[in-house]
Amino acid sequence: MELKDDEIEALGTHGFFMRDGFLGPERASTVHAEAQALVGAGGLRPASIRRGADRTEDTSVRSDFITWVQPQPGTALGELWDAFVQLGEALSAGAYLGLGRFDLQLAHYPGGGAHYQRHRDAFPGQSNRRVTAIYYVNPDWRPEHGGKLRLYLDSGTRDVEPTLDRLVVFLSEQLDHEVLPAHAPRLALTAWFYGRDVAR
Ligand SMILES: O=C(O)CCC(=O)C(=O)O
Ligand SMILES: [Fe+2]
Repeated sequence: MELKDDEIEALGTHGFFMRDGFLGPERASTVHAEAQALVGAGGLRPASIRRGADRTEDTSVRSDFITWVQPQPGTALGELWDAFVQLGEALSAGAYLGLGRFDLQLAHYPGGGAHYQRHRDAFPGQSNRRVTAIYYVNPDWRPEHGGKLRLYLDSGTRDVEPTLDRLVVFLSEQLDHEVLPAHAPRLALTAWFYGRDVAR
C-alpha cells in the first residue's frame, strides 16, 4: 500500500486525510458483517473515559460500546488488520512518522443520539499515541443519521460522514474531534498507532 502525494500533503498541512474505498466494497461488506456479528454476540462493553484509577463510565462524554480486536487470520477483520499494518508502514516511510505497533478497537454507537464529546486522543509525552486511523463500515448511512466525525482544524471544522469503506487518518496529538449524535447504529474500527520508541 502506498500513500498518495495529496494524502501526505494533507496530513502535513491539515493534520488529517480521508480515503474512500480503503478495502473495496466486497471486503468492506464482510468487515461490516463480522463487526455486526461481534455486536450481536454481546461482547461489547460501555466505553470508559481515562485510565487506571480514574476509570469511569460517563455517558454524557461518550455513549459508545467497545471491544478490542485481535488479529484473526482468515477473516475480513484479519484483512483489515493487515491493511492497518501496511498503512503504518506507509505512514512511516512516506510521512516520516516512525510508527510501531497499534491497538484496534471496534466501537458501536447504538443510535438514539449516541455521541462522543470533543476530545483529543493523545497529548504529547503522555500515551505516545501518534496516529489515529478510523475505518467506517456503515452500508446505508444517510445524512439524517447524523453521527458525523467533526474534526477541529486550524482552518475551521470539517465534518466526515461514517460511510462504508471510508478511512480517516489524523495526528492523535494534534486534532480535537468529536462524534456528533448518531441516530442510527454506527460502527467504526479505530487503530491507534504508537511511536516506535515505546516498549509495551
Ligand atoms: O468513531 C469516530 O468517528 C471517532 C471515535 C473517537 O474519537 C475515539 O474513539 O476516540
Ligand atoms: Fe477520539
